[in-house]
Amino acid sequence: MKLPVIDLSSRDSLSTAIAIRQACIEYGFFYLVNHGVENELAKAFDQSRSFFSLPMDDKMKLARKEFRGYTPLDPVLGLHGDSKESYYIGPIADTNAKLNQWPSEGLVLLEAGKKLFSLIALSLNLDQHFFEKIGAIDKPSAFLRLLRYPGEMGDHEEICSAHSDTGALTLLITDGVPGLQICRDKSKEPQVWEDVSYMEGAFVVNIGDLMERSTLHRVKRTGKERYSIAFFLDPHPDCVVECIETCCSESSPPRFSPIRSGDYMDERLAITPV
Ligand SMILES: O=C(O)CCC(=O)C(=O)O
Ligand SMILES: [Fe+2]
Repeated sequence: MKLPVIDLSSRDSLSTAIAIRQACIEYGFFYLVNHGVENELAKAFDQSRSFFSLPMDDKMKLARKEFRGYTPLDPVLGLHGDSKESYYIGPIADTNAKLNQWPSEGLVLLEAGKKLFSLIALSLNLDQHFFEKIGAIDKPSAFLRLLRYPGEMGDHEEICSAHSDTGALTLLITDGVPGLQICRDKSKEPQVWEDVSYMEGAFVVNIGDLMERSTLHRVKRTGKERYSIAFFLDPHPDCVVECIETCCSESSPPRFSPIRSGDYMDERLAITPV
């Protein structure tokens, strides 16, 4: 399946915003092209490959603390469930600096993400600086997740189990090995899973649960080694997330009470394995 394509370099912001709105309603996902990170991608995958090929002892020296650092493949889960190792890099302004080496491409990505937020604001009939004004993306909670799926055979169909992303926006890039699938209607029984085709150089972007309309996705086992990099762009923890004015009315009141973004993320992270 091919997702709608959004061109971040388009000068026609309004048409782009309308296209994003449509993509988010129909899929919750879209491809992002001309994002400005094109030249950095090969380097990012090279760095990820060299990190994961380090001896286990070296990787374990950076073992994950407070959602930053290395998580090895779980030998039990690896056979019967999620089969991945990962390296998480936390927010740039983070005090856990040792576990937090931001590669230059991460900073370029942040710019692309901020631009996307302004288009999303436009798509919701808001001022394009809306998300800056509410304090969401000035100092966002940005996480970079390097992932490696080893590809050895196990018996579980999913190497990354079905989930929706917790935060606001995810930009994902893969090495082209297939596996990513989305389920557009999570209430439908049985669930219908569609393969997302690889589009060279494009990010696969999806909106997460903080934007309310999020889409279930997973990675299916193919038996091949696979690398991906996910960039999670979430509001500053102190930002209060509430139903946006243009999204509710007297006849359609907000469905959720306002919540501090940091509290919401903590609640979710406490119950969701990452
Ligand atoms: O590796 C992938 O393609 C998807 C990863 C993912 O969905 C996630 O890390 O949230
Ligand atoms: Fe995800």
